[in-house]
Amino acid sequence: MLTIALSKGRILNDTLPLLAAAGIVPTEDPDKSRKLIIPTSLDDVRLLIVRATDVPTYVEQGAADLGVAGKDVLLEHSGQGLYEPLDLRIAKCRLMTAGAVNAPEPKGRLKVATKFVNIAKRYYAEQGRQVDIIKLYGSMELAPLVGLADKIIDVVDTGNTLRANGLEPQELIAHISSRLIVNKASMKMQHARIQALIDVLRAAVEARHQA
Ligand SMILES: Nc1ncnc2c1ncn2[C@@H]1O[C@H](COP(=O)(O)OP(=O)(O)OP(=O)(O)O)[C@@H](O)[C@H]1O
Ligand SMILES: O=P(O)(O)OC[C@H]1O[C@H](OP(=O)(O)OP(=O)(O)O)[C@H](O)[C@@H]1O
Repeated sequence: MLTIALSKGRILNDTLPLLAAAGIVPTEDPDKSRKLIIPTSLDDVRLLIVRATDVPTYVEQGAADLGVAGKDVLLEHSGQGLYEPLDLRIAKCRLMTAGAVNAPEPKGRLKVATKFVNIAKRYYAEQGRQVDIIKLYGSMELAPLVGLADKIIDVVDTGNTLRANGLEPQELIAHISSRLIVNKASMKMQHARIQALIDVLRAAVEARHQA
């Protein structure tokens, strides 16, 4: 059995057409179903529906053989037990710092609100800057508006969410897209099966970008 961990929303929506190219089609619509284990058209492939931030954990621990996770989530997870063989080139965005439009640089220590605490620590450590990092779980854009933080670190696509809240994107930390990830032991034990799947997915990604 091959188990693939996916999160609902944009990753699921963008991954399903790629899986279809490999003949893998869920037997029920994961967006409508309340089930968290979804069988597929292939008897030996099933999908696990998990939170986006939990995908690397399921795959690293071997609860899933494969998964699809944003590079932001992978940078934050910073585990050792994963292969990352394929950039699926979906869910593209940028990981950025952002702050209020025209806000002066704060005089004391910078306060940065984010759900990406590890990324934030590394980013500012590389710059030799001492900052206070405030962990949030969502609605990061609110933090600079109410004085909780000077800046945020979040993913940005169109910039609409920042603009709607009087914020502007500032420094680029990383270009982000979603990656296929594979459990290291699964890659050894089921090498031919998983490599064949990677090859079909790679061809589907290429075909999508040439269309
Ligand atoms: N606006 C966006 N445009 C394009 N890609 C995005 C955007 N926002 C997030 N992403 C990418 O898609 C991935 C999944 O995002 P999604 O919004 O489905 O989950 P989430 O809400 O970030 O995670 P969780 O549900 O665990 O809090 C992110 O990890 C990121 O790589
Ligand atoms: O630059 P933009 O195009 O506005 O995209 C950026 C927004 O997209 C994501 O939120 P999402 O829409 O996924 O909602 P979420 O908070 O449920 O993740 C992210 O958390 C930003 O808030």
